[in-house]
Amino acid sequence: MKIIQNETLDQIKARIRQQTEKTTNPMIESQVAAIIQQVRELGDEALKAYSKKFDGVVIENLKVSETAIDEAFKTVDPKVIAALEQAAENISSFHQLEVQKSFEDTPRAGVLRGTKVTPLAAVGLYVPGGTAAYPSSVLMNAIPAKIAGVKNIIMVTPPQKDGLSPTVLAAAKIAGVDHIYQVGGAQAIAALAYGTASIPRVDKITGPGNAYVATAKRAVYGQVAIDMIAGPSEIGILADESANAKDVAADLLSQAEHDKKARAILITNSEKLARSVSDQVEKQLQTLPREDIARAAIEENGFIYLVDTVTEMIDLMNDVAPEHLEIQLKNAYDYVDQIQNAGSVFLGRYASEPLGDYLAGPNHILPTGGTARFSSALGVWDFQKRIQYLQYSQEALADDASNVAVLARAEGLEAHARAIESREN
Ligand SMILES: NC(=O)c1ccc[n+]([C@@H]2O[C@H](COP(=O)([O-])OP(=O)(O)OC[C@H]3O[C@@H](n4cnc5c(N)ncnc54)[C@H](O)[C@@H]3O)[C@@H](O)[C@H]2O)c1
Ligand SMILES: N[C@H](CO)Cc1c[nH]c[nH+]1
Ligand SMILES: [Zn+2]
Repeated sequence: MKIIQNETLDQIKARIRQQTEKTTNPMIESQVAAIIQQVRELGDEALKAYSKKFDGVVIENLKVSETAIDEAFKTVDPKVIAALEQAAENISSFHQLEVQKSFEDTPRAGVLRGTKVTPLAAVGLYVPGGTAAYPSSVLMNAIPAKIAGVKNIIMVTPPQKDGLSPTVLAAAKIAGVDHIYQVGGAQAIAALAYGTASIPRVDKITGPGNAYVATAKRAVYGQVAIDMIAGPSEIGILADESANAKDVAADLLSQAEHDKKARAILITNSEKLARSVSDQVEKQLQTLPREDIARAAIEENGFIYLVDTVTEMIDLMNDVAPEHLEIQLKNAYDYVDQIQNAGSVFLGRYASEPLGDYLAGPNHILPTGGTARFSSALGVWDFQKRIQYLQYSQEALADDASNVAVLARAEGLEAHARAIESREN
C-alpha cells in the first residue's frame, strides 16, 4: 500500500479531493444518460436488452413470483436463516428509535399548527448483485421502509445466470418486501424512476450500488427522490501506535474486496504502524478469494498518510468524509465529538467494520465519495415525509391580519394582502 509522508496537510487534502472527484466519471455519466433514455423510450424491451448485454442473462419475466420466493426460502441453510433473523431483529430494534412523530401545537387561543408524518406510498430498493450477492443490503433497505409504514416496497436486483440468490430472496421474505424484479444497474434505476409496463414508478429510490447505479440515481433525482449517493465502499481508519497492524489491514481489505473502485485509507502518526500495515495488506491479499478486486482497489485507491499529530489525523479524515470510519486510537470514544464527516463510526479494536455491515443494527447503506459531508445513513426518516397544517379562528385571524397584509405589500404582493383582508367583512 502506498505510504505518503513528508507532505503538508494542504497537499494531502488536495490529493484526497482529487481522488474523491474521480468517483464522478464523465464516461459513465454519458453511458448512463443513454441507458436512461432507452428505458424511457422502450421500457421492458430495453431492460431485457441491457440484462442480456451487461449481465449475460436472457429474461422472460422481470417479476419474481411468490412461488419462486417461497421455494428459494426452503433451500437456504437454516443457519443462514437464523443469522438473517438475528440481523433483522437488531436492525429493527435500532431503527425503531428513528421513527419521527407527528406533532400539534396551540401557541395561543384559536391557532392550531401541526405536522403530520406519513410514510411514502411506494419505494424502490436497489440491492446490488454484480460481483457479490447482498442479502444484508435487502434487510438494511427494507426494514426501515417497513417500520416507516410504506405500503408498496419494490425491490430490484441484477439477474444472475443461475437465477437470483436464494439468500437474497429469503432476506426479502424476512424483511417483508412486496414485489421483486430481476433487473440491475442504471436500467433498473431508470425503470423505478419512470415506470415501465412491468415495473411501477416509485416515489423514492434507495440503496447502494456500483458507479453505474450511483450515477443513475444522481441523474434521475428530481423526477424521483433518492436517499443519497451510496457508491463503491470506503473505509478510513485513524490509528496510532497502540493499534494492531493485522486488524487494521484486515479491516482495510474488508472494504477493498467489494469493488475495484473501493477506497481504503489509513491515517496515522506512527511510521512503524504504517510500515507494518502495508506489509500485512500485501500478506493478507495473497490468500483472499477476491484478491483481484481487492488488489485493484488497494493499488488504485489505497493510501496510508503519515502525519505528526492526532489533531492533524482527525482534520484530514474530516476532509476524506469516509463512508466508514474506524477509530483505533487509545480511548477511541473520546474522539467522537471531533468527527464532523463520516457515514458511520466504529470505535476501538473490537468494533470491526463488518459488524456494522451485517448484524449490529446501524444501517450499512451509507454516503460515499465525500458525500458524508452532507448526507447520512439510510434510516426510517428516508421513508417518511411531513405534511404541515394550520387552522385559525376568526378572532385569531383578526389579530394577525394587519401584519400579514403589511408584509404582503412590502413584497409587492397585493393579492396576498387582499385574501387576508377579505375575511374582515
Ligand atoms: N455505500 C454503501 O452503502 C454500499 C453498501 C453495499 C455495497 N456497496 C457497493 O455496491 C457495489 C456493488 O457493485 P456490484 O457491481 O457488485 O453490483 P451492482 O448491482 O451495483 O451493479 C451491477 C450492475 O452494473 C451494471 N454494469 C456493470 N458493468 C457495466 C457497464 N460496463 N456498463 C453499464 N452497466 C454496467 C450492470 O447492469 C449490472 O447489473 C460495490 O461498489 C459495493 O462497494 C455500497
Ligand atoms: N460494506 C458495505 C457498505 O459499503 C455493506 C456490505 C454488505 N455486505 C458486506 N458489506
Ligand atoms: Zn462490506
